[in-house]
Amino acid sequence: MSAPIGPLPLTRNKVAQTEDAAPAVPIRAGAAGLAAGVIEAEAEREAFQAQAKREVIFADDLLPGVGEEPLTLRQGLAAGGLLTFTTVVTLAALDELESATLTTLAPNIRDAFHIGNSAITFIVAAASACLVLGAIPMGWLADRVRRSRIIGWAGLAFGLLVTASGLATNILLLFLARFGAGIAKAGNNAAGSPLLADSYPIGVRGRLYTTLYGAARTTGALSPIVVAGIATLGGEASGWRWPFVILGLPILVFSAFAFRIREAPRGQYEMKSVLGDVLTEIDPMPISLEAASARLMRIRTIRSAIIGFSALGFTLFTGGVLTNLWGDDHFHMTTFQRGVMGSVSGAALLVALPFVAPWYDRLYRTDPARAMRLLGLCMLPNVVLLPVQWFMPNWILFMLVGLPAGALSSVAFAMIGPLVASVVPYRLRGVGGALTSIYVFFFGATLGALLSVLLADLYDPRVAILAIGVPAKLVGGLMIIRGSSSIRGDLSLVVSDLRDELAEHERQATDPENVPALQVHGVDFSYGQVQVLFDVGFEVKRGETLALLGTNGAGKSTILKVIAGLGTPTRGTVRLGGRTMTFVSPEQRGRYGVHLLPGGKGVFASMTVRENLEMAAFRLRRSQEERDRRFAYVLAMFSDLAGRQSQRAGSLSGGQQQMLALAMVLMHDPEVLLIDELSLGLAPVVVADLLAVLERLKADGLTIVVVEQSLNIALAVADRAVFLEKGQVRFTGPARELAERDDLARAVFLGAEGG
Ligand SMILES: Nc1ncnc2c1ncn2[C@@H]1O[C@H](COP(=O)(O)OP(=O)(O)OP(=O)(O)O)[C@@H](O)[C@H]1O
Repeated sequence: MSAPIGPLPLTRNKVAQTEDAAPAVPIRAGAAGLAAGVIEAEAEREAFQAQAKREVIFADDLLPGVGEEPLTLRQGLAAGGLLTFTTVVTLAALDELESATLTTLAPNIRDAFHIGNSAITFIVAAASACLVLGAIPMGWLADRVRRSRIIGWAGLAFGLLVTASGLATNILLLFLARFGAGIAKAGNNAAGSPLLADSYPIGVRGRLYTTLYGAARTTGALSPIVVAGIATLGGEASGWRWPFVILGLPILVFSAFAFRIREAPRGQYEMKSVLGDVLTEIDPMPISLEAASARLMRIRTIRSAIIGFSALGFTLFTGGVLTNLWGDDHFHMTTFQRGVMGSVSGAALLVALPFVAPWYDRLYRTDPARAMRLLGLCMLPNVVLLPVQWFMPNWILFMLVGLPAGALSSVAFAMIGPLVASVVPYRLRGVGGALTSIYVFFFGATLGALLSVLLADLYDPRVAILAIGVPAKLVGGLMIIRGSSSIRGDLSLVVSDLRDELAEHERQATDPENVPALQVHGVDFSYGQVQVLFDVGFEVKRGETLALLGTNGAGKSTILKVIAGLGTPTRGTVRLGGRTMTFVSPEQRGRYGVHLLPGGKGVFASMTVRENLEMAAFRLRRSQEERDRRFAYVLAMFSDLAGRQSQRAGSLSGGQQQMLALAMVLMHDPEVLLIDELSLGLAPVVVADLLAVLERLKADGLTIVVVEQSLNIALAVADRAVFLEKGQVRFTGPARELAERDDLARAVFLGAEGG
C-alpha cells in the first residue's frame, strides 16, 4: 500500500511566535538573586526544550511497510527476482561452510609449520577479529558504491584467499591469506544485507533475513564435519590444505554471479510505501563514516537494539564452549553425545525460525512496536530456562531444556537485520549494519567472553553462564522491549525525510533553474543530551547573502557547524545545490565549495602573513597555476595584507587578523562562505573595510551566510535575514523587515549591539 501525500497528522508542538516566548530573567540583587535567576532561567530552558522536543508521530498506516497487504515469501521473492536472494544466501552459506577450517585444522597447521600453540591461536583470533573489523570499511563502501560489485569483488577475493590459504608455503603467507580473507568475508555480510532490504518488499524482511541467518548457521554447524572429512580424505601430510582449496572454489563461482545482480534503488520499498514512487538520486555525495555513525547513534531504536543485542551477545562466543565443557565435566558426555547435542540445538533453531519470522513480519505490518517487543520477549524465557537447564540432573534433560532457550536467543539474533534496516535512513544501511555487528561482537561478545573465561576459571561453567547469561538476557530483553516505544517515532523520521525528499525532487523538476545554493530543512541538533536546534530551516539562493541573527546561545554558530559538517543533525537535511549533503565529511564539503570562517582567532600567530596564506593554499599544492591565481586574487582584495606578508600574524591588529583569517578561507575558492561573528569586537572603521570585502565577494557571485550580532551590520550586508531564538527560527525574510519587527530587533540590541 502506498500512502497518499497530503496534510499530515503532526503532533510536533510549534512554539507560538509571540513575544513571551523569550521571557527575561528577572534582575535581583546580590549573588543569591543571580543564582536564583540562573536556576529559573535553566528551568525555563528545560521546560522549553521539553515542549519543543515533542516528536513528530505519523499515523501508523503512513509508516513504511505498516498496513500493507500480507505477502508470501514466494511473492516477496518474485518482486525482486531470485538471483539476488539466492546469490547472497548461497554465498553466506558457503562462507560459513569454511568457517571451521582454521579451528578444526589448527593442530595439523601447527604441526605442518612447526609453530607453537600460541602462534596458531593468535592466527585464529586475528582472523576472527578481521571479520568484525572488516565490517566497517565494507559497510561504508556499501553506502557509496554498487553493492553487487562489493559482493562480487569481496567474494572473489575471499574465495581466492581461502584457496590461497591451502597453498601457503609458510606461516606468514597463511596468516596474510587469513587476514585478507577475514576482511573480504565481511563484504557479503555488509553489502548483502542492505541489498536484500532494497531488493525485496518490507513485508518479507523478517523471513528473508532469517533464511539468510538460518542458512549461514546451518552450514556453519556443518563446517567442522565437512572440513574434517575433506582433510581426512586428503591424507595425513597435506590433508589440511584440501578443505581450503576445495571450499574456496564454489565461493569463486558464486561470487561471479553477484556481478549479474541488478542493483536495487536505495530505499525503494520505503519510498514506494511512503511516497508511492521511487526517487533516484543522481550522483549522490559520498557519505562520511563519522557523520553516519553520529546520526545512527542518535536513533533511539538503534541505540536500544545495539545495547540490547550487545547484552545478548555476552554469551555468543562462549555459550557453546561452556555448554560442552559442562557436558564433559559434569555429565561425562562422550564426544559423540556432545556432537548430537550441538546438532539438535542447531536443528531447533531451524524449527523455530519458520514460526517466528512470519510472526515478526505479520506483527510489523500491523504494529512495528509489537514486532520489536516480540524480539525482546524471545529473550526473557531464558532468564528462567537457563537456571533450570543448568541444574538438570542428566545430559538428556540438560539438552532438552536448552533447546527452546538456544532457539529463542538465536531467533532474536536473526531478527537484528530487519529491525535495524527498518529505522536506519536508507542511505546509511551499510554503516548501520556494520556498526551493530561491531557493538554486538566486539563490545558484547568479546567482553562477555572475557568475563566468562574469568568466572569459568575461578568457579565453573555453570557459574559463568548463570552469572553472565541470565542478567544479560534479562537486560537485553528488557532493553529491546523498552526500545520498542521509540520505533514509531523513528519510523516517522524515515517518513518525514522521504517526504522532504519528494518535495525537493518535485520542486527541482518544476523549477530546475532556481535550486537554492544551500538548503537547511527541519534540522534538530543536540550537544550530548541537550538539544539546541529545533526544526531549523532556511534556504539561501545562489549569490545571496543571508544574515543569521539571534539572541546569545540561540544556536547560530551551531547551525553554521551543521552546514560545514562539523556537527551531524539528529534530524533534518542539508543540501548544497539541491544535492543532499547531510552525511558528507567537512573535508568533502570543502571540496564541494563550502567553507567556514569560525568565530574567534583564526590565524597562526607565530607564523607570518605569507606563511598563513601558504598553509591555507596547501590543498592547491598540485596546481601551481591555480595557487598563483588565488594568491593574486586574495592579495588584491586585501591590499593592506599584501604589504605585510613578512609580518608575524600575532603582531597584526584584531581587524587585520580577521582580514587574514578571511583571506585564508578565500584561498579555498569557496562557493558558499559561512562566516561566524564577522564584526565581533572590531572597530567601526575595520568593520567598514570588512563590509567592502563582502560586497566584492557578493559581486563575484559568492553565496554567503553570516552570523552577526549587530543588526545594523546585518542590514548593511544581507539581502535576507533569519532570526533564531532558543534554537528555533522566529523570522525569515528580507533584512529590512526584521528591523521593523520590534520584538525581535530588541532582542538583538539587548544582546550585543556592536555596530
Ligand atoms: N560544544 C558545546 N557543547 C555543549 N553545548 C554547547 C557547545 N557549543 C555550544 N553549546 C550550547 O549550545 C547553545 C547554542 O550555542 P551557539 O554557540 O550555537 O549559539 P550562538 O547563537 O552562536 O550564541 P553566541 O552568539 O553567544 O555565540 C548554547 O546554549 C551553548 O551553550
